[in-house]
Amino acid sequence: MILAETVNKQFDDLQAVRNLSLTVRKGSIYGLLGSNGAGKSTFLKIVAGVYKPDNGEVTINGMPVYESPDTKQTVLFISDYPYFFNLASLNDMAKFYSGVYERWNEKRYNQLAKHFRMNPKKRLNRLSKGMQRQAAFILTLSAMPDVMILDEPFDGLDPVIRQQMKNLIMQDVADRGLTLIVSSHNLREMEDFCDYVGILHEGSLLFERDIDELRSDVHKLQLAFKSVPDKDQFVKDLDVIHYEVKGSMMFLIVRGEKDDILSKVKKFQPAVVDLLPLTLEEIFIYELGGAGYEINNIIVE
Ligand SMILES: Nc1ncnc2c1ncn2[C@@H]1O[C@H](COP(=O)(O)OP(=O)(O)OP(=O)(O)O)[C@@H](O)[C@H]1O
Repeated sequence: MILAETVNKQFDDLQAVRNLSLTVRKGSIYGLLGSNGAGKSTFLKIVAGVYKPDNGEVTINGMPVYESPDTKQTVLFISDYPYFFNLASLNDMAKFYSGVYERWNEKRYNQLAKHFRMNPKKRLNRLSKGMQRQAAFILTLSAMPDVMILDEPFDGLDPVIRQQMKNLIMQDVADRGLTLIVSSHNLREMEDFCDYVGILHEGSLLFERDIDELRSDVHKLQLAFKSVPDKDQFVKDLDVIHYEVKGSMMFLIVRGEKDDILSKVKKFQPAVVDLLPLTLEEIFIYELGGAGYEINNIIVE
């Protein structure tokens, strides 16, 4: 489990991370979303023990991370610019990792290097950006971590490799209880991958939700009426986020339990009732739109 408690980090007069508290449960994937400069990388570096917070604390499985070699044995970080030793090949880096990480799995390393068709003898800094990122994933997954901290990890990977990496990670989450915190500025990218999402804005956590709860809690309704009922009467017992009428059709976004919503709606005898799923993107727009926050840039890219 990752526990961050009122973490702050300032660079000169810029407060990059502001009173940030969050919990990532063991065996879950937490997506940290936010526009450029929101503070994601800074926060992840604090979680990974690269930066010391000015105040507040981060613990992983109850242990501090900063200057704690024991914790770092099982906590691996892939930064937005993966780092390799100068002139090193994948095999050179694997040799280094195998000496540092006690749980290094040589069999897994060989399988992954082969699967992703990496030339393990080629200098890593001569590989493309996407291939360097694949190399970072292969090394990290072969170190058999309990916790992975990933900063925009899928940037530069083609769609096939991207899905394969996600599947490999999700397999470790299911099989070994791997815990992840992942940053992205792309909500769509995180939708099918994360259990929780949090939106970071100017260093603070604006919004944090369990994705399944979010999905089961907000519904889109399309209703057709012979005669559209009075709005006040209709919405009185519903938690309506969005209401729109076009001719005999009514479009609604409603928060609440599905069967309860349907039974209340049916009292008005609609001719047609359609309850449709919402994308995460729609939920965020409706949930945060009213609050006036600029979230478009974390959706559109
Ligand atoms: N080492 C540093 N020294 C000074 N300022 C920094 C440093 N690292 C980050 N910052 C500043 O802190 C703020 C947050 O940066 P950070 O890299 O954490 O954002 P981010 O959400 O990861 O952004 P992006 O999506 O663009 O990667 C930015 O204004 C950035 O300029």
